[in-house]
Amino acid sequence: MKIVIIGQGAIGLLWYRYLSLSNNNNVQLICSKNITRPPKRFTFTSLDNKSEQIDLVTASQESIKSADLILLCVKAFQVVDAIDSVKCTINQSAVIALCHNGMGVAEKLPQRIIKKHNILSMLITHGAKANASFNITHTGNGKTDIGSVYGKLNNHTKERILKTLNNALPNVYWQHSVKQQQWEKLAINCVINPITAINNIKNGQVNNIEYKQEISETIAELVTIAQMEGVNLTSESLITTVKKVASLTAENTSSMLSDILAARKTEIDNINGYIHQLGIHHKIATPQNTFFWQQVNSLEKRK
Ligand SMILES: NC(=O)C1=CN([C@@H]2O[C@H](COP(=O)(O)OP(=O)(O)OC[C@H]3O[C@@H](n4cnc5c(N)ncnc54)[C@H](OP(=O)(O)O)[C@@H]3O)[C@@H](O)[C@H]2O)C=CC1
Ligand SMILES: CC(C)(CO)C(=O)C(=O)O
Repeated sequence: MKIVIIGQGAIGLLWYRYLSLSNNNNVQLICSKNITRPPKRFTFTSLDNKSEQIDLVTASQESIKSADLILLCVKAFQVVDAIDSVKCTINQSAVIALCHNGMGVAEKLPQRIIKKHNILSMLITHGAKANASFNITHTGNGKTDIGSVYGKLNNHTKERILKTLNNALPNVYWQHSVKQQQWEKLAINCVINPITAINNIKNGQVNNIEYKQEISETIAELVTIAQMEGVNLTSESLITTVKKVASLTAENTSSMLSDILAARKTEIDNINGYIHQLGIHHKIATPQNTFFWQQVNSLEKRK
């Protein structure tokens, strides 16, 4: 399969490494404009702490034209620009997969993309960390849920993509209602990310009693908004899921806290900000999510 990965961050290089292991795949990378001379190799450290050098091939605009799968591994707020930076005409049959946290992105893609291509959402729970530029570590084993958000994929293409991804980095599951999964992942990020970023704590500390009220209010608001969007969730099971993820990733620094500490833009607009915006749209107050959104925004601006 001809695969173009967009984004030289932790997740982009994680997929690059595993997908390029198979001779059946031709994998190429598009880096951000900040990378003027991409290296010929990058360093990859596996879960069992073995480091290796992986050959890296960067994609020309020409090769994008013939890609079967374009995998966008950029932050939520970078997706639209990343697609816009592809100036050539993408092959009509190319499938575009969006691998990011947060929501409200696919609907902002240009119409020329939405109308022509099958768009997939890819929700990944693997952990990957960039130690330096083009040097990443696979830090946590996880899974990937994938499903259609625009277009109707034929079964052959769906099976081909699923098999290719599963052979590379299992376990990958096709989700017929990926929207449900997106909301569940959103709930996890709406709680763990702002609480860790605002309080400068590790994920595990989110389960401390002092955050109990904030967690239940965040989730209750999210469940109400999800319902307005046609997604049925229950607060109790979401709170259980959030607590489980916080325990399983107890020693992790969340991506939002890492971004704040490194003075980078966070994905807050696509996480609690997404709930806040939908609250305005549906005329429903979302005070806890709005508060988190504002707090993290002001932390970003302080840097
Ligand atoms: N890392 C993890 O463990 C997990 C991450 N995720 C999610 O996956 C997504 C990607 O995460 P991650 O890889 O960690 O993020 P990073 O910020 O490490 O990587 C994003 C990369 O994309 C590059 N980029 C930005 N714009 C473009 C563009 N127009 N063309 C090409 N490349 C571009 C960035 O370059 P530059 O820095 O120069 O802008 C950066 O190298 C995020 O939404 C994250 O929340 C989800 C689960 C786990
Ligand atoms: C699940 C969690 C909270 C793990 O750290 C995450 O997705 C993030 O940090 O963005």
